[in-house]
Amino acid sequence: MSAQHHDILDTILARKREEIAALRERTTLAELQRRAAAQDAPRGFAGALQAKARTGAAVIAEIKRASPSKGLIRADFDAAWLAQEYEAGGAACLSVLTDRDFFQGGDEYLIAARAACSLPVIRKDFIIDEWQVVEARAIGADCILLIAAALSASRLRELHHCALEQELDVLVEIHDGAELDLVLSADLGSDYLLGINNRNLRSFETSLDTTLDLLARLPAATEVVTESGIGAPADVQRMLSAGVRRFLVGESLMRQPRPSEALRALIG
Ligand SMILES: O=C(O)c1ccccc1NCC(=O)[C@H](O)[C@H](O)COP(=O)(O)O
Repeated sequence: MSAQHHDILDTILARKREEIAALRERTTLAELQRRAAAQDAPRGFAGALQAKARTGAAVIAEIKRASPSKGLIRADFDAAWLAQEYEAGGAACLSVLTDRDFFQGGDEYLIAARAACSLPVIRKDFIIDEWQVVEARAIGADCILLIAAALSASRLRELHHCALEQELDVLVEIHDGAELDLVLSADLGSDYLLGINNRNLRSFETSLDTTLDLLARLPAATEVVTESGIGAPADVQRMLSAGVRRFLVGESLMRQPRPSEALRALIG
């Protein structure tokens, strides 16, 4: 295990604190709230997933140019075109990385992707502050990611509350049982999706057993999304057999010349 891997989340969060300080310098919360209120109504992220999950695999297809674990994933990168490919391939929702420094993402990709299709979009970033939540709605996001490993239970509860105030859906992400305990202790009610990320943030290895091992511990009726490391139809089948019907898939689609065909082949 390298020190770089061990510290990736801490490194990203340190950078986020700088970005938040810069955001507070260049605008006001009132201005962000004004921009958020001027957006179209959210498209209903959890509802779109639920509708697809009734009949099979519901996929959140991710627009991710690069990542800390893999470096550059796709050189030929057009967020609007990718969004249309994913919609044509049967995606339920989109995920767009807006982090610049570690994923080569950006707000402009979320804006372009959402404008190019009719799918709901999650802002995939490292959210630790209310200003980022309001900013997510201000750029048109329909859902935000809250990563349990980056938050205390009380911060998670506050940010979840702020997201609901902005009419955003929330995907709360865990990697292990301790993070599940934190989420359950935050007492969020039932108004959130629970993402189980199969990527170990220290080794960067993915194992679908991470999702399968945690299933037995989840409260009844939890809407689970399995995230990371899904690349083959057999992976999807394995999850469906265990009752997991929601998927977040990035790299395996991003590497294909025609992501629409790759997505259709993945979900059958
Ligand atoms: O992808 C990474 O290398 C990564 C590193 C550190 C924190 C988060 C990271 N990824 C974010 C994700 O959760 C994935 O982009 C998402 O689940 C899709 O995974 P995949 O299908 O394996 O690209």
